[in-house]
Amino acid sequence: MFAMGTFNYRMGDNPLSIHVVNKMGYEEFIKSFGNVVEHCSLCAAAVWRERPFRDAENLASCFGDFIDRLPISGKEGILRLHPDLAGRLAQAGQLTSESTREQASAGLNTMTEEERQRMTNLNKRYTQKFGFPFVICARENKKDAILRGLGERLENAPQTEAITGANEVKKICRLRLLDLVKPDSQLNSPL
Ligand SMILES: NC(=O)N[C@H]1NC(=O)NC1=O
Repeated sequence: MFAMGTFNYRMGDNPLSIHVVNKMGYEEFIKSFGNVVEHCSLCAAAVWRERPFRDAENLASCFGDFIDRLPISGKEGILRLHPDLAGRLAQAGQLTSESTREQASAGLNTMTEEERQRMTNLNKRYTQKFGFPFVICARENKKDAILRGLGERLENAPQTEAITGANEVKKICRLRLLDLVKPDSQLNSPL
């Protein structure tokens, strides 16, 4: 269900028009959008049924609505598919290309040893408390805001945190989609 197969990442080099997206069969759709929610191709497999999409923002809303409709256990499951920020996978160079770029944009690849240690300790406490990793949209935050957010969100109740984390997944997903689909391409225009 959470297959981690090969996806056709296009990463903005050659963004798709919405017309091309709307003509995709589900296999191609999953290949193109299977990682807009990290390691969760199930989301793309479900959202395909909502086509035709009006534009990139409408496509992002469909993913967002799917995540919103999941019960707390499903939201927690999606969070568990995310790598720790500046964690073991990042240090081993084993993140997906999307996560690598996102974590670098927040400056997480240039932390001091002290910052890295703080992040590791807070991540550990967070995962021990909630049973899923801390997730935040790294492209919308810098490392200081992330460290602060981690400390603050550690105080939240588990249900609040599953919802907060899922909302961050929606932001990450939207930005990944906007890299893949031309933002000005619309169902009712020739672009
Ligand atoms: N844990 C976590 O927030 N991971 C991520 N956030 C993001 O923007 N990209 C990630 O890999």
